[in-house]
Amino acid sequence: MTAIRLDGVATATAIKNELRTRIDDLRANGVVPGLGTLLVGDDPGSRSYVAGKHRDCAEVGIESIRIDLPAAATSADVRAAIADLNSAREVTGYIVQLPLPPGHDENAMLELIDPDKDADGLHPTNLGRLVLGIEGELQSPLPCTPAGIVEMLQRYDVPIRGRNVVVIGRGLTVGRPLGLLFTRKGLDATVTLTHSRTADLPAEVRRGDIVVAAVGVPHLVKPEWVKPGAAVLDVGITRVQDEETGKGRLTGDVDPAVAEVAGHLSPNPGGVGPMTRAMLLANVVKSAELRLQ
Ligand SMILES: Nc1nc(=O)c2c([nH]1)NC[C@@H]1CN(c3ccc(C(=O)N[C@@H](CCC(=O)O)C(=O)O)cc3)C=[N+]21
Repeated sequence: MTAIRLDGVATATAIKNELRTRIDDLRANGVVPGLGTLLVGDDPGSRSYVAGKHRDCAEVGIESIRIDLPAAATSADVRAAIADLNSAREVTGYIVQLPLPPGHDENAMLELIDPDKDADGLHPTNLGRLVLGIEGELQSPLPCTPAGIVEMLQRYDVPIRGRNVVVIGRGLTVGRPLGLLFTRKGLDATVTLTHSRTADLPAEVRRGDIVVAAVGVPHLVKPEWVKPGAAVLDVGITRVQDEETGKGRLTGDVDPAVAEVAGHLSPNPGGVGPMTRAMLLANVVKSAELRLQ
């Protein structure tokens, strides 16, 4: 058996096409959506993610505003840049690229973001609304990776209600909010949120109808761990040096041999990454639409 590929590139392209119409409508009504990014330091991975976000914006007709601070920027510099993004009229939503260089208090910085401009859904108010809104329609932005994972499963008609979802990793941007999202009314999954202290990870994963691996441990999830037919989403990514060529390579959290056991598999790269970017655009469009109301 070979798993059906959950194609994040194709799905993100479809979403971007849908967004274009909504962006044209916004512009026709005098609202120009604009995404701001704040990047601190010169980590090559972060630089390339941010560059990708600006390319995506250009593709769909969202303006983008970029603030790059040097690695030596102080926390006062970061706070000042956040204040500028909060007040900039042309910025309808923005993100602070994580991780910040060592020495900055990330949570303190996230709290300074205007919740109405929080394109990542990582401000405590918006995370709180995700908790409070467990039973109703959410008007607040969802964190982009969890939203992208659910959107991809839905577009491929993978059943979620009543299914066992095993999430590996409890980080702020993926695992923690994903557990909250999957257990909301309407999605109604049963979630097991695992982490580095989980006693028997293979046994937990084996119960999963849907498995989301978001830890950044190369090829952690083995085919013997996976329930036959399960949907497996590979989210974590690690840059590794290829021993033969010496070149940098991206490696996901899922052993490629899982494709022989799983029913659906999202590759990495080419799976959840592009969906994350598409959902960021969707958050910007949604918040701009709310301004019209
Ligand atoms: N405030 C904040 N919000 C984020 O959403 C956020 C962040 N910080 N920090 C880092 C993580 C990581 N992340 C990715 C987004 C897209 C791809 C992506 O599109 N990846 C391509 C490959 C890209 C490549 O070749 O490097 C793919 O999976 O096919 C990957 C990772 C967003 N993050």
